[in-house]
Amino acid sequence: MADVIIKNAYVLTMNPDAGDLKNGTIVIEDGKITEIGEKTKESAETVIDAKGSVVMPGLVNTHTHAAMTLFRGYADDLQLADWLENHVWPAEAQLTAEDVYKGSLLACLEMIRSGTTSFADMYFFMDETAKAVELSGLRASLSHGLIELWNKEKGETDLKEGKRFVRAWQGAAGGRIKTMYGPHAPNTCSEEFLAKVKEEARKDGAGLHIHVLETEAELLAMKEKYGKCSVHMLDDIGFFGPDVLAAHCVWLSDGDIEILRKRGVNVSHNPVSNMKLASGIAPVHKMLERGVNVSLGTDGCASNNNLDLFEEMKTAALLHKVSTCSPTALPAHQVLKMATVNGAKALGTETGMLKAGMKADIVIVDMKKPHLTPCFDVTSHLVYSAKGSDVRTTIVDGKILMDDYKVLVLDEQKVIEEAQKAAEELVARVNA
Ligand SMILES: O=c1[nH]cnc2c1ncn2[C@@H]1O[C@H](CO)[C@@H](O)[C@H]1O
Ligand SMILES: [Zn+2]
Repeated sequence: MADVIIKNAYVLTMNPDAGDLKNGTIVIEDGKITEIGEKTKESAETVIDAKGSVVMPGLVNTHTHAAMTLFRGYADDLQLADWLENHVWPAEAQLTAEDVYKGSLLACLEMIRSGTTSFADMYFFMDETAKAVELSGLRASLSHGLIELWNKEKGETDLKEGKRFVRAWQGAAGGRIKTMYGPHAPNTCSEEFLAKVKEEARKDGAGLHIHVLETEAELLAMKEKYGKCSVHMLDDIGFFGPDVLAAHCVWLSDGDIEILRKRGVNVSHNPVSNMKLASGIAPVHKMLERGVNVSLGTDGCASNNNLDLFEEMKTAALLHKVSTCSPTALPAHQVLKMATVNGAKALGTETGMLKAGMKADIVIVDMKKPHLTPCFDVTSHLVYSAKGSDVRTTIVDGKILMDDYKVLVLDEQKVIEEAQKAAEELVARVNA
């Protein structure tokens, strides 16, 4: 007997060999998809009738800072350097482990509600984020943020904590948690430090998550300091490889794109954050054209201000149409692939596609909505019309986290109230 069967669904597989099923059935057992087709002879304890809904792979958020939900709307409409140095960092200095736990739980709740099944995170007090992931049932690649700021001692302390975290949580929560090293950025960490972090990651078989060329200010500072940009500097110290997740990648030259392609670096495109902080427009169409693996991320809630990947997909599609003056740039299917298949590849998870043998990270989108009627093309609707709040069921590793809009794994009201209280007290401490 299987665990879960989903029937009567429009199944968007994202599997190029299979295509979509107009009236499909998915069988889930032991956390995996065991069958996918028109019908099944199997029976299961839980049968979900998905009539009027679309069943699709869970979305993958490849760059966020989950606990920054506590800073949602805290400091808007500022330059990145001013925002980070004069607002975000002073506030983060007041963060406690408990705050990060509460903020991370809020983020997990928001992700479950909006169809995100896995995410990559870089922050502090990461044990707390890991605990929140463990409890909420999501899948995540977590890293402790290493911000050396040319202070050797700080670098060493950060790296030690990063290593402890990598080793403590690698493969935890039944394999749902992976750990990475999180050197913050090439303009906040020295060349020597970045090389050292790479070496440690290699020893531990862990990946690396880093911000790269988010702003023009970073590009100019790097040219001034090293006579080359961040991508060339990182390449010269042997930092790059398929184990690297590079967030933003806005200020890239054609040569930089070639390096990223050659090294198999995974890029996380964060259009809403880049637009909100006016960081610039990443050359996404060029990267995709040349075969770079580009995925999607929301960034933290202080620069977005939510974790809704449906909104991110629409923004990505629109941004690159207007920036290239070409309405054919980033068509809906390509954007959906960025948020699923490419994201899963970036995090090295066996998800992002509905296919027998893959992990069962699945979301069900309710299509019986005014803004989703009529429906000529499901992919178009998911990118241009749907919202995270149209997700009615979220499944990770075969476990149902939200069933028909009811979150089963968390006490929703409690999570919201505690995060609200933690955020208020935190801001009071910052202003004291
Ligand atoms: O867009 C961004 N650019 C640079 N840093 C950021 C961004 N969003 C959040 N952080 C910062 O990265 C650190 C995580 O280790 C945190 O300090 C967080 O505030
Ligand atoms: Zn970030």
